[in-house]
Amino acid sequence: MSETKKRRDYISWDEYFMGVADLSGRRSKDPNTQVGACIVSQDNKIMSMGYNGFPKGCSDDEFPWGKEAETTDPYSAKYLYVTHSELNAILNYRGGSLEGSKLYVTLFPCNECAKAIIQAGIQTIIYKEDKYPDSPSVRASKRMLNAAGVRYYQYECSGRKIEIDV
Ligand SMILES: Nc1ccn([C@H]2C[C@H](O)[C@@H](COP(=O)(O)O)O2)c(=O)n1
Ligand SMILES: [Zn+2]
Repeated sequence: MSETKKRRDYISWDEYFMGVADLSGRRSKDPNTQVGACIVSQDNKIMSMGYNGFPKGCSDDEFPWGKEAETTDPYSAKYLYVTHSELNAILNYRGGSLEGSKLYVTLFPCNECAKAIIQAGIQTIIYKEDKYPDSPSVRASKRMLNAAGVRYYQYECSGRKIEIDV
């Protein structure tokens, strides 16, 4: 006989959206840090996604993926060229306004992304990791987010392993 009750072990909204952000980050070619972002409407519809990478036309094979610390030449490190996952998610959105939306992101937003997040009207940030909390970039980001009234909190890892076959 077939089951008539709904299944109980379905994933939560937070697991779903952070899972999508995480999956998006797996498209990143950055050898050191892969970041994924997923923007969600107030009624839990996915509006946009992004990951860190070089802009269109800037080849992943020609532009550098190294860190500045490993070289003294800033032009041969990734930082001047890479677009962050949050900014890509904002720019990938083609539907109009992101006012009141939520951002799921696997790494705490930097100051540049915070500016874009605030100006886009994103209201809430749910982040997974805060890898560089003492960096000027993250400190400035928090200062701006606090001033602008953008709410942020850390994703509570459920510990559930979500496997997908592709
Ligand atoms: N919120 C953030 C912070 C950083 N990124 C990107 C920028 C780089 O590709 C990478 C960080 O590299 P690392 O210094 O850890 O080697 O992550 C981002 O997309 N969003
Ligand atoms: Zn950023």
